[in-house]
This record gives sequence, structure tokens and C-alpha cells, in this order.
Amino acid sequence: MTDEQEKSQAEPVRVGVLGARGRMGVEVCKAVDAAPDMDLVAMIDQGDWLFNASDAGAEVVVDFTTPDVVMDNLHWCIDQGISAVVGTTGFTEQRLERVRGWLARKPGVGVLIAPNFGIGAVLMMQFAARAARHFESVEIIEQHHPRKLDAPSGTATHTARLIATARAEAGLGPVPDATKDEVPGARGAEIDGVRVHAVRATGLVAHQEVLFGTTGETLTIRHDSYDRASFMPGVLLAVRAVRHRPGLTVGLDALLD
Ligand SMILES: NC(=O)C1=CN([C@@H]2O[C@H](COP(=O)(O)OP(=O)(O)OC[C@H]3O[C@@H](n4cnc5c(N)ncnc54)[C@H](O)[C@@H]3O)[C@@H](O)[C@H]2O)C=CC1
Ligand SMILES: O=C(O)C1=N[C@H](C(=O)O)C[C@H](O)C1
Repeated sequence: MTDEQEKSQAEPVRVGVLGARGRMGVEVCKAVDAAPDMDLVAMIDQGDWLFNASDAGAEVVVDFTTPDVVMDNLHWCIDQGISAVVGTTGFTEQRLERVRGWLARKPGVGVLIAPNFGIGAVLMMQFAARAARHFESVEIIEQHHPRKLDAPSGTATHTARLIATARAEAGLGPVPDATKDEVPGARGAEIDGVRVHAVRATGLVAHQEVLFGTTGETLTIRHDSYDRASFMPGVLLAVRAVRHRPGLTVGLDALLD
């Protein structure tokens, strides 16, 4: 263990939260505040000065903001030498590549970006990726609260990509579908050849079903977050780990093994 790692195990991690007044930000501030090995040193929302985080000595910043501001936030954190845990959606492969480029100039900094911090959701995605090669049909149905700004969800997009990769590796062709879309959108969006349907309804938090089909049988893999507290064990796990993982980590999977 390096001197730096020994020191960081003894002293609380100094954490700043971006998007602190949002639905997730409020929950993250509560969880960090309650964690004995963390100090909540900065709570920043729209209109606040980002330098409040560096002035307060934040070692890790947690970002739950919006896809249109997260790249600027992340660039700033990396420039300041602050590691980051990011739950905000909108990360395309091009965006991830830009983050890798910024990190290449700051070798000690770690960034962990996860489409979903729910442990059950991570397992749901892993199970879906595992099942994918055994079924000729697959569709994803994600369901969220109606104040969510983006569709489809980051989780659904990530799941579709995992499934598409597994199908390609198994040599499966396109999902069979003779239906003509009489009304545009009736068959949902298509991500890497996988149909994704986004449902929005009051009362929901974050839910996803992956429906697989083959001759004579279907398999449904479903995950439900009923409360944003469900994301907090994953967020805290990432905060504890991120400074010891220089470079970019995508997803929580590596931390659960
Ligand atoms: N990875 C995961 O496990 C999860 C990811 N999310 C994602 O996290 C993001 C936030 O979700 P919610 O909290 O529901 O949204 P929200 O709309 O309640 O919160 C976003 C907050 O960010 C603030 N904000 C906007 N621009 C900012 C800036 N430049 N600097 C600092 N703060 C700024 C807003 O004022 C707002 O308070 C979304 O992209 C959502 O999809 C949500 C839940 C779980
Ligand atoms: O906005 C949300 O609420 C959520 N966003 C993430 C996503 O888009 O996948 C994670 C979770 O589904 C909740």
C-alpha cells in the first residue's frame, strides 16, 4: 500500500456534491453526511461557483446534474486534480473518449461513470448480457418518473449495447420483426438493433424489464428501484474506490467482483 493510500484510509474522504439540490443530489448529501469515513465539504448546484469544491479541499466530487453540463463539470474536476464519481446520464462512446483524453494529462486522477448505481440494476444488466446469446428475440422496457429529462434511460441504452455485443459475439443475426410501424414510435427506439420502450408515470422511480424470447419460452429479467436510497450503497462504494483507480472506470461491475 502506498503512503497516500494509507493516509486516505485513516482520514475521512473529503467529498463535494454537484447537483446537490436535485433528487439524487439531496440523497447523496444525506448518505455522505452519514458515512463515518466521509466529510461532506461542498454542496453545489446550478448558479453556484464550482471553485467552492476545490476551495473546500474536495478530494472526490459526485456529479448528479444534467447531460448538458456534466462534461464541463468533469473537465473542471480533472483539471483541478479532483477524482469524480458520475451518475449523470448522456455518456456516448465519443464522450467517454474525450474523458480518457483529459485523464491522460492527469495520471493520478480517477473517474468512475456508472449508468446505474443500484446493485440490483448492475446484476440485472449482467444477467441480461449473459442471457442474450440464448434468445433470438429481445426488447427492453424502461419505466421512470415523469420528471426524468432523458429517454431512453442511460441504463436502457447501456443494457442494449451489452446485449448487442453479446449477440454479435454469438453470431446472432437481427432480432426477427416483420411488423410495419403504422404510427411512428409504436415499436420504440432502436439502439444497436435492440428495441427500447420508455414509459413515464407518476409513482414510478426507476424500473427496467428485459424480455427475451425463443421457441416456446420467454425470460423476463426485471429490476425495480422504489426509492433513491437504493443507489446510495453503490455511490458510497465508488467514492471510497475512485481515488485508487486512476483513469476511467465505466460501470460499477469491477467494484463488485
Ligand atoms: N447512475 C445512476 O444510478 C442514476 C443516475 N441518475 C441520473 O442523474 C441525473 C440527475 O438526476 P436527478 O437528480 O433525478 O435530476 P434533478 O433534475 O432532480 O437534479 C439535477 C440537479 O442538477 C442541478 N444542476 C444543473 N446544472 C448544474 C450545474 N452546472 N452545476 C451544478 N448543479 C447543476 C439542477 O439544478 C438540479 O438540482 C440524471 O441524468 C439522471 O438520469 C439518476 C438516478 C440514478
Ligand atoms: O433519472 C433517473 O431517475 C434515473 N436515471 C438513470 C438512467 O437514466 O438510467 C438511472 C436510473 O434509471 C434512474
